[in-house]
Amino acid sequence: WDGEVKTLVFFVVSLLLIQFLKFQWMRRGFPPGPTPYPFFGNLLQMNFKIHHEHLKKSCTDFMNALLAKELESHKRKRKLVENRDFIDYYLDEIDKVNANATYDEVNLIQTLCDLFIAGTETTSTTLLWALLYMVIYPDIQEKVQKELDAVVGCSHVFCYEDRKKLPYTNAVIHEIQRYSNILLIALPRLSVKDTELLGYHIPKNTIVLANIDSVLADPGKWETPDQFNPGHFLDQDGNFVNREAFLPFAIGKWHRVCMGELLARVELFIIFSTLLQAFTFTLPEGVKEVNTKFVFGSTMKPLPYQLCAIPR
Ligand code: HEM
Repeated sequence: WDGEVKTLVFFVVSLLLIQFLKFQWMRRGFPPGPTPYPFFGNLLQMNFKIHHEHLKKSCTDFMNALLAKELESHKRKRKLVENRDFIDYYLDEIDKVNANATYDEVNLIQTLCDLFIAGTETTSTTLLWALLYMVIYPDIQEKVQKELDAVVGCSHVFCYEDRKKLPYTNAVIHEIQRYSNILLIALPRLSVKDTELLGYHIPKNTIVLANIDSVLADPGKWETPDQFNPGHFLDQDGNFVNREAFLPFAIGKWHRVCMGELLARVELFIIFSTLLQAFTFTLPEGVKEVNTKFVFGSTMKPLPYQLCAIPR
């Protein structure tokens, strides 16, 4: 009970604080929109041990209530000639009369929850690994910084196109994703008909789990699968090369793949490059060892760690 009450108090205080800050910052250009959503997406990041079903349920209820409010506000402000975002397009689908369609408001709210969780937890976990690897491999960090300084300079504002001019940085980001392997197994899928896969018979209605880990760490596909080696994505001349076995976003080109792959790639590139352009990351004084074991969960996160961000 003690732990739960503390978590709940923290949760409520955080929301109040966010709301307060939002009002304070509104006039100073704080982006419009529902501020607490990124917070929700990152709930799972917060090292809370939310074991108890009813606490989990109260988080879900809270999130659903907030999204329901957003939905009502969308319905009020909706202009039928001009869709503003996903919710408006989804409302259009609900309005279409189609007896077989599964579009309804309950589904819409669940989809929004999925998007916030799938879209925040994954990229933030990858970035946690990214910074951890940079403190463990300072020579790699330095090489990225040298490339950034030489190619774009220290005051450049990054865009995704820049990756083409930054092969080493791009290779390091790919290797971070390969090596951190944050989703060992893809989402469960169900075969819709009897099928054959690599000679195996898969009957209709079988739940299939694709083992991403087996591909990202396959000794037959990677020169040094157990080492953090950006060379996996570079040719002899230092050009970036994509690898067939780089499949952190889904195994194969199935109908169901990661919907946010491009968004994730853009975010990872821009955030990682911007951070390394501005800071050098080191271990705090006196810390000699780093634990790289992962904590098993919805994504495989590193254990909590501390580092110093030194402005360059
Ligand atoms: C480093 C970042 C990310 C990784 C490694 C990742 C990985 C994955 C994987 C492995 C799947 C399962 C694919 C399958 O079963 O075939 C998936 C599904 C999904 N991802 Fe991501 N993802 C990332 C970022 C994002 C972002 C930013 C979004 C944005 C909204 C997102 C939205 C989704 C959604 C909605 C699905 C379910 C798609 C479906 O069921 O059809 N992901 N992701």
